Amino acid sequence: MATHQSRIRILSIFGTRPEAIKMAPLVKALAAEPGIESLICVTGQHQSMLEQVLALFDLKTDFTLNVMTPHQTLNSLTAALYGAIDPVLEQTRPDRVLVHGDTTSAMVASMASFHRRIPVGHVEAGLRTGDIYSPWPEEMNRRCIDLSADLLFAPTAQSRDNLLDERLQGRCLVTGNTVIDALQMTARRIEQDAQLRQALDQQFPFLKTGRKLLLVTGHRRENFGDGFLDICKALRHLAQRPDIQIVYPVHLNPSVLGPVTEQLGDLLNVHLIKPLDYLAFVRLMQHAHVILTDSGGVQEEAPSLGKPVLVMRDVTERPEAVAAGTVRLVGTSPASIIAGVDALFDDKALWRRASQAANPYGDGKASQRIVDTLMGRPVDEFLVGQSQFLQGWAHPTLSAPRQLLAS
Ligand SMILES: CC(=O)N[C@H]1[C@@H](OP(=O)(O)OP(=O)(O)OC[C@H]2O[C@@H](n3ccc(=O)[nH]c3=O)[C@H](O)[C@@H]2O)O[C@H](CO)[C@@H](O)[C@@H]1O
Repeated sequence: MATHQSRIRILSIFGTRPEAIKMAPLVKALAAEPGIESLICVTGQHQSMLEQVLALFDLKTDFTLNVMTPHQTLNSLTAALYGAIDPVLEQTRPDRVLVHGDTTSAMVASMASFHRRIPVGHVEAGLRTGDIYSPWPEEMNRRCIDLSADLLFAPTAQSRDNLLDERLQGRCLVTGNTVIDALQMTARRIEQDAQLRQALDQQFPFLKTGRKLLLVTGHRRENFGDGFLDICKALRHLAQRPDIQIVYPVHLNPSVLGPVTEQLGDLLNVHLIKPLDYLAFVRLMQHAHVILTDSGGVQEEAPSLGKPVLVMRDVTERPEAVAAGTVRLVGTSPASIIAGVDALFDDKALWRRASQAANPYGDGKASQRIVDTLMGRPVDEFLVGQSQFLQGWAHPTLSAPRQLLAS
């Protein structure tokens, strides 16, 4: 492999909040490695949410591309990304490009690198639902990236098996998911700093003691339209429970923000708030009794915090936590969401079982495994038995000062 001043030049390209969270610990590990020159290019696919993550992990970008325009189609975004990423490849001539997951930014970065014969490493390789329209367009993006990459960093044995079944050319390694590295770094920071904990809790003055928190996130394209109306119907019904309080950080996409505000804006114990920065969101997950979500990352994080998760999708590319019993798929039908939440709120034994499984997604060492692979060092792959259950970081009761809690 060509080197620059005998160091390997690695260009990491990403564009959205979840990619930034999952790439942050890896980029930090790359920067700490003397044999690597690490460069960062952000595409700006979710610029405002991305900046919070970059600041939190103290990351400086080398290139910021502003590719987003109002009412952009996926095709015009794709074209803009090719046009913006190629000059960065020309200028930096990296020895390797790293991309993460399944966004359009990651797909274009991998194909643009492939066209220039620059090797690509795919972090979080091998996730599959088996349906190219769900999630859309992410499932197709994942497949394109895995085809073009020569290093496939699979988070779990299941994702490695998906890759092996497809007989891809790239070399495959089970690393665990870097999101667990990010979560552990963040949870440790919260745990070690009482002042920070207090400041974070002050962001939730509306939380009441004596009511259990149902934390909701939902933003997937497949759920736009009727899906969101059904989700809102279920939440309206659940809000009638006297023991519940619902907090929903609402994604800024108008297809989500519009219906959710219209359907739920008038309910006293449903708190619609802006998307939170990662520190605050981790703190809110710690307070949650149950998490209801259509997010990928939240499904992976919650088991480490001992939180049962109900997933508002019919399929998931993350079957490991379903098998472990922490995650249950409930789709978007109101009846099924309501039944899932009611069961976890009413049945203590069920809640205990769902909150105590070991996290199958990682042990906090994924980034180091990836760096060691890039440096040609031997690596012990991730086994589920190595995962660490962060029971000590779960906070079942609220610790916000009483005067801050709404009566
Ligand atoms: C179903 C699916 O295709 N998901 C993809 C999507 O992520 P995913 O569905 O996880 O995207 P989300 O926007 O839900 O982001 C989740 C992340 O954001 C954090 N969070 C959430 C709410 C909030 O207010 N503040 C906050 O910081 C969560 O803790 C989590 O770490 O893009 C990722 C990055 O390529 C891929 O890995 C996932 O496969």
